[in-house]
Amino acid sequence: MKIAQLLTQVPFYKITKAIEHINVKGLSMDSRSVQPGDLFVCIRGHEVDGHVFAKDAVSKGAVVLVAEEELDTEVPVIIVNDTTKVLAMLAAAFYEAPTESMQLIGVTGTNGKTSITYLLDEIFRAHKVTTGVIGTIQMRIAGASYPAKNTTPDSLSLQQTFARMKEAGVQTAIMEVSSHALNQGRVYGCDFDIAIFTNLSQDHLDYHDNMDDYLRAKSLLFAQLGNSYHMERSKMAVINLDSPVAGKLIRSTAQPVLTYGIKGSADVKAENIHLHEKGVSFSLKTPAETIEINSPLMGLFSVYNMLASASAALASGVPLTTIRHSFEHSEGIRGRFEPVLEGQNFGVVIDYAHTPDSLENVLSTVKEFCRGDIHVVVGCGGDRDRTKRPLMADVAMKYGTDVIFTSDNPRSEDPNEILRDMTNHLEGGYKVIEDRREAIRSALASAEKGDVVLIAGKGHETYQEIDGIRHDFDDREVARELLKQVKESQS
Ligand SMILES: CC(=O)N[C@H]1[C@@H](OP(=O)(O)OP(=O)(O)OC[C@H]2O[C@@H](n3ccc(=O)[nH]c3=O)[C@H](O)[C@@H]2O)O[C@H](CO)[C@@H](O)[C@@H]1O[C@H](C)C(=O)N[C@@H](C)C(=O)N[C@H](CCC(=O)O)C(=O)O
Ligand SMILES: Nc1ncnc2c1ncn2[C@@H]1O[C@H](COP(=O)(O)OP(=O)(O)OP(=O)(O)O)[C@@H](O)[C@H]1O
Ligand SMILES: N[C@H](CCC[C@H](N)C(=O)O)C(=O)O
Ligand SMILES: [Mg+2]
Repeated sequence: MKIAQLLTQVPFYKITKAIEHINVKGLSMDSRSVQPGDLFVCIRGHEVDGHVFAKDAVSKGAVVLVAEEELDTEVPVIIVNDTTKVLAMLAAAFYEAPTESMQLIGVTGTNGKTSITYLLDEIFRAHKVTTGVIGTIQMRIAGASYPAKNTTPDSLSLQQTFARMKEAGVQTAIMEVSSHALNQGRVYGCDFDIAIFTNLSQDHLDYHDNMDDYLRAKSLLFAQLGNSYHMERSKMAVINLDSPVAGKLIRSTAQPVLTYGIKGSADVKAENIHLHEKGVSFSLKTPAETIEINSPLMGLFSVYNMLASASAALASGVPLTTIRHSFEHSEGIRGRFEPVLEGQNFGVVIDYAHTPDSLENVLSTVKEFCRGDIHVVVGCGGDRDRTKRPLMADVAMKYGTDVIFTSDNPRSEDPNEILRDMTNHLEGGYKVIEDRREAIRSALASAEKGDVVLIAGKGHETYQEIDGIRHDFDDREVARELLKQVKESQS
């Protein structure tokens, strides 16, 4: 692509040498993967400053650089004041603004993002729409799955993914938008049609200075909504009115707002909620009509996820009967309140709860139906928010009759240090078993008829990350395997 065509998207810049003749073959933000003919963008990262790799990028064939400072190099440098935002603009331009030719729904909030994207995917597919999904578990393009490195990819991979979606005929793309992504401008350059807010509770205080800073990052999605030249489709912010920060988010967007909730006077409401052992039922009330929902999804938090999904689907013109059909036939979400059934006489549930609030939601749901003891296996991730560790331990102790603290991706940290952070303030009444397999074995071995074993924190994950190495580990497989062993030893 001609450089002049790319630069039409960049408002202010200074050029060190003539560039008109340059034809850009590709974009890169990582010197390790530069190809001849690439434009290389220097990003100041969390770990390193990409400007130091400029020479390396040029030696691999980069023909032009985008930087925030003058660089000693033979190729032209385009100097801008924010390379991160410029990378996102260039990426959107290079891939011909793919999000402008599809509907784009972004979901943000501490918990529920993956769940809502999956519910929306089921609804839109039932409505015969070709979908794309980007998020924690994987990327899906028109039915085919691809691995995901981050919940929200960097702006370059993201625009490339949208281009692939466009080519595959995707009509609606549904994506999770993490606070890290918003803070790092990964979604700058995306033309969102609908932005959904789930909830805000403590997480990621290793990255954000405090909860206000975390909220500010989340609010960027709503501030960005409608910030594109392409305004053919109407925009909508979908906001959980029961969240204490709803007002702040409503004020952060200039677009129309559709609220959902249970407690207040939301536009889309759930009434007559009945939580039971096999799912939930409730009346879904919209400004136009009311419909009865019976879903196999468990817990009050699932009602919130269904309300958010229903609101976004309604705003997209999907009939309420299609929405109901999807909720009633939902396949559930991998690693989210997922039962493991091997013929045992107690319940085993795998769940991705890795924040105090999500653990509270899941355990309160278990408590509602469990007639026996509650066994909890849980740990906290290394190199992540340390202040949530004692809070998660408190929640486990509040509900569990048999609590086993264990490892969950210690990463570069000493697993025992993490376990000490979780338990230092506790007086006793729990077990610490660092090896996660042994922790699960202990819980399953002591479970009796009518009990429930909750294995929390890793959900769909298929690894245990220790010292930068990902070892195969899948809570669901381990639980299945150990349940078979328990059964064999009993027969
Ligand atoms: C802390 C954090 O968010 N880091 C993200 C960030 O990387 P970074 O700022 O550390 O990058 P860096 O290593 O300093 O490198 C800076 C620049 O130099 C370049 N470089 C680097 C080395 C080299 O040899 N050559 C080179 O050119 C890099 O390509 C980059 O452009 O930008 C990268 C590209 O977008 C991300 O992949 C990376 O996510 C890391 C892997 C990560 O673990 N992030 C987590 C915390 C995260 O983002 N999580 C959220 C979900 C959280 C949730 O909702 O629960 C997510 O969206 O996944
Ligand atoms: N609406 C909700 N409110 C509170 N907790 C929820 C909600 N939905 C799901 N959860 C809990 O949070 C866990 C994570 O859910 P989900 O994966 O949908 O969230 P997420 O926002 O995508 O998380 P991540 O930030 O890790 O991507 C679930 O396993 C469940 O325990
Ligand atoms: N997206 C989250 C996932 C946490 C999952 C948990 N298993 C952990 O490793 O802490 C994060 O990267 O913080
Ligand atoms: Mg997610």
